[in-house]
Amino acid sequence: MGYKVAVLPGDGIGPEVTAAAETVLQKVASLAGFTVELERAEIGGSAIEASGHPFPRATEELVHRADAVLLGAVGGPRWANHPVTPEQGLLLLRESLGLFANLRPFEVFAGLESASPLKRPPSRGVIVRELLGGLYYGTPRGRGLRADRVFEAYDTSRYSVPEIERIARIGFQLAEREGVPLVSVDKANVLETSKLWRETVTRMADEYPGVSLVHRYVDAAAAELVTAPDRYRVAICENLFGDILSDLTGGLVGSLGVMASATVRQFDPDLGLYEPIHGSAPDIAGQGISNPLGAIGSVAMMLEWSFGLPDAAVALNQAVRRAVSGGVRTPDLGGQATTQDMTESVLAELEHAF
Ligand SMILES: NC(=O)c1ccc[n+]([C@@H]2O[C@H](COP(=O)([O-])OP(=O)(O)OC[C@H]3O[C@@H](n4cnc5c(N)ncnc54)[C@H](O)[C@@H]3O)[C@@H](O)[C@H]2O)c1
Ligand SMILES: CC(C)[C@H](C(=O)O)[C@@H](O)C(=O)O
Ligand SMILES: [Mg+2]
Repeated sequence: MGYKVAVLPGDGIGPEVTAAAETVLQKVASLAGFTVELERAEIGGSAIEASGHPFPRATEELVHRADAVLLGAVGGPRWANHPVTPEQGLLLLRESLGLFANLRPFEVFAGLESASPLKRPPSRGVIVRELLGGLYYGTPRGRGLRADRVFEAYDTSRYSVPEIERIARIGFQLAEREGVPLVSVDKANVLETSKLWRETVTRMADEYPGVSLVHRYVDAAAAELVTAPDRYRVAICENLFGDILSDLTGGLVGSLGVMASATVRQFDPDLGLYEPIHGSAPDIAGQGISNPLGAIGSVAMMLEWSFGLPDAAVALNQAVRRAVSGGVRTPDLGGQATTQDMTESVLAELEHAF
């Protein structure tokens, strides 16, 4: 078998962590007996530098020819005031691919319990973030002078019933597969979009009699994720809530650097977008000390969700966990290892995992 992967390194630590992930993917391919063709393209600030636009046409064409897309990170202070920002390039990429279910798992790896600020760290869970709706894409949005000559800015949140149904279906199916409750997070005590979200998810629950459905308001969910994270084995939420809560879970497990993600549209193997949840980390970019595990974990999700190779995904995840329990730690986890040290430990463990 052969797979085509579009690699979009982006900005800051993006190129460092994607280089690590590419090496690991090639190694898994050679051990598991498949081939990967990696082709790179620009996105974000680096694309602005090269062509004036954060999501150039050549990048769009490449991602649509690929079986999977691996992205590093975009953004940085240099482009914060550019008329079209690197972050808009990422939103255009997600929209162009039409992938709406962003799975953001969290887990405290054995040996990393002390990295968590919690006395009783969570075992594992997943935030299922809706990725193509809400405030990120709703119109009208803009800024300007009101009739009373006061300057204002505005965004609009919109969710249609089909948009809510398709993300809820992914959540119900995941909860069913795991045999755990589904937690639906909203702000239905205030927001119209959340009221529709809660009504729609509640109506769908009849189709999944084996799944118990729990509703939580997002503010209470933020507290409960800290005090009782194990109640959140599968949680679904709208775009902005998912952005915030998934970084919160990154804090719970000790570092954003280990957090992976996959964005998909269905359960069967299909095109997917794989990106660590962290950003371009301008504070440590270029030092060779970024944690590559978020990007490497995203490759494991690619093996499962785009290539349909769950055994290879398990083997890679095991290699990562063995590398961590062997003691290799980048500075975000309290150690002194470099990106390369950590990557080499995973590569060495991979030899024993197949
Ligand atoms: N998906 C993306 O491309 C993405 C995600 C989030 C933020 N951003 C962008 O990144 C830029 C910086 O944003 P920010 O500073 O708020 O968030 P960030 O995630 O880049 O960094 C937050 C903190 O986490 C640390 N960190 C993040 N990833 C790490 C890793 N792999 N290893 C070690 N430490 C890591 C950073 O050093 C920093 O201290 C902004 O332009 C923002 O818009 C992009
Ligand atoms: C950079 C930004 C557009 C992005 C988001 O908000 O989705 C990031 O924070 C993320 O979590 O992937
Ligand atoms: Mg984010």
